[in-house]
Amino acid sequence: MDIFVTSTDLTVTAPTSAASAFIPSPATPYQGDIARYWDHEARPVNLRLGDVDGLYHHHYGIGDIDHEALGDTEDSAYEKKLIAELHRLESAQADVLLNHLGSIGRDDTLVDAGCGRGGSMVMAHQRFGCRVEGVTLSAKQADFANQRARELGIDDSVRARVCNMLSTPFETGQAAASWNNESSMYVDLHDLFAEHSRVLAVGGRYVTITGCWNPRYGQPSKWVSQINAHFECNIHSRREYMRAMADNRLVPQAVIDLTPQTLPYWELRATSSLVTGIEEAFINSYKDGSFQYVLIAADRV
Ligand SMILES: C[S@@+](CC[C@H](N)C(=O)[O-])C[C@H]1O[C@@H](n2cnc3c(N)ncnc32)[C@H](O)[C@@H]1O
Ligand SMILES: CC(C)=CCC/C(C)=C/COP(=O)(O)OP(=O)(O)O
Ligand SMILES: [Mg+2]
Repeated sequence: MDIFVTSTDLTVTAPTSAASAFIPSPATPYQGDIARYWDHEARPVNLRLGDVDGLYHHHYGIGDIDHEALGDTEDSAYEKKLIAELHRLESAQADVLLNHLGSIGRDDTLVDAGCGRGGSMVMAHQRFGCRVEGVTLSAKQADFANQRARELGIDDSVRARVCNMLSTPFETGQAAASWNNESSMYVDLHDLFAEHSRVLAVGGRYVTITGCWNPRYGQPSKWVSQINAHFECNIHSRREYMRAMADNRLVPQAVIDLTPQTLPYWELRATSSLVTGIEEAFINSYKDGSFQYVLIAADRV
């Protein structure tokens, strides 16, 4: 049964999951593909890492490898330690993103655009004690994130919804800060930043950690094209980020090239039993300079 609603530009179908009362139909066929992609995703590299402490991420890691913690490669416990180390680096990435949100109080609301299984949302709530609202196209992910929030007893403050990040139900100026953690390569950046700009309070903070192609290289390299094909995404250039932010009242306060900090994660991951086959493309594109891992923090002015 289809029900047409006027509150968003989406057609709404009868509920098929607990993630929300209604599951909005995707705004475009592409978004339908992405919803299906994440509904069916169950790569061990993500589940096994999340099982370490219950924070489930769909982003990559940064920081130096703790070789002491890893120990001897011949040790029977080595693979378990390697998984814990990769997970530590992924959580360190989310910590760096949260470090750039500015001063957040318990009464504030944060918006996680493209929240995945909710790992960053949980970390944000644990750090700031505030409300965190996430949106994802995937009902499976939203259910997973909400289930984790219930298990942690924080479901009154942390909530994931099935919703298009380009057309959210949040009130204008409602959010003290908002972010995209490796989720901006699925959308048009002008549309994305227009929506963040609407939802953010004036003086609020927007942060993204993303992979972008480097205009200094010229055009997207074959490695970047391989990453796009692997994830069905559309990696933007660094220039596009700057231009789309400037056009939407988002003024960069910090632009940090995290590429050197993410390479150790990839080189370690490439040695693990959990490889997915995309490791070479990340390593080669980071090394040949065609691709960069960046954090951009911007003020909503
Ligand atoms: C690589 S995952 C990142 C998940 C999460 N940010 C994290 O760090 O674990 C990409 C996420 O973007 C979401 N996404 C992609 N396009 C979207 C859209 N138009 N609206 C809402 N979510 C979207 C996907 O559903 C998925 O949850
Ligand atoms: C930096 C770029 C270009 C990211 C693309 C978006 C993406 C798929 C991120 C990681 O998700 P994941 O954690 O599900 O991927 P994997 O299974 O490879 O760990
Ligand atoms: Mg992963």
